[in-house]
Amino acid sequence: MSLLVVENLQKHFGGVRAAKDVSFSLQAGELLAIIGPNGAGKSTTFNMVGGQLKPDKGSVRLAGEDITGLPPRLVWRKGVGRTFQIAQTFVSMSVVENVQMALISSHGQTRAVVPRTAGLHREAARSFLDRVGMADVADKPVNELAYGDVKRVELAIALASDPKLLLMDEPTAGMAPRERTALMELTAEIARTHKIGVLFTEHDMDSVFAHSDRILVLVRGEIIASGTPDEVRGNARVKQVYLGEHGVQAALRARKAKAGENPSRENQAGAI
Ligand SMILES: Nc1ncnc2c1ncn2[C@@H]1O[C@H](COP(=O)(O)OP(=O)(O)OP(=O)(O)O)[C@@H](O)[C@H]1O
Repeated sequence: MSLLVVENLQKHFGGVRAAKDVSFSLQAGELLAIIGPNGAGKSTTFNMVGGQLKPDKGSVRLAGEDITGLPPRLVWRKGVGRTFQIAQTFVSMSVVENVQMALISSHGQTRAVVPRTAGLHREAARSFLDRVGMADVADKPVNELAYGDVKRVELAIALASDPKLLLMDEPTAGMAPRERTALMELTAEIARTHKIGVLFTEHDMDSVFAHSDRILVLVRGEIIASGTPDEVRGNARVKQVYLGEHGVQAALRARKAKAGENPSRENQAGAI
């Protein structure tokens, strides 16, 4: 059974058709990227899966359960974690406290125990930090970290609720090329090891083509192509309406670098 099954999602904002008949599925452990030009409907689709928006029509099923139109908190409770374009953390708290707070919330304990959080779930929090390579800085305040490390902490926070599905909204936005690669490799490794499905939107084509298993291309609210990175890169319509020659070259470079043919791609800008 697919982890996530989205069928015929539709959303209008007044006269604007933001999503039309959007259907796709996602397996556990798989990374699925949604790409497309500005205004294509990526965020709208994402938000209908995460519960921030109610679809006009269509359905969203997670592990066989209909979660269509549930509010974000309930969608989260059903096993959908989320990271944001701008990392969401408590910057004045320490790294480990951030993950402890996530664990407290995930255990439904928030109100009862906030005054005595210090030791609560501390070991579990450290093990999530270990997973993202951040155990060494557990006691540092988040506001002393480099941005790439804050994104890792945000990933640990999302993982703390034991999600089946992770929604990542432009995970590499604002990051340097080296950090982007590291974050995406880490995400892919965690997804595959822990059988978590990852749905992400992204403008950086290097990240998309190097790290996704499949790609959906949205244009004006409709899926115009879907497939493996190589299938999408070779799709004439995708090249015409979105990638262009520059994007196709960026995609090719990313695939080659991924295959180890050209490990020196690091400073090539792939955003379109
Ligand atoms: N809350 C809203 N109210 C009115 N129109 C909206 C709203 N949200 C999105 N839209 C419109 O719906 C369309 C799809 O927007 P959406 O944000 O989903 O695109 P996107 O692919 O995520 O774009 P971007 O890459 O710029 O983030 C756009 O025309 C946008 O202006």
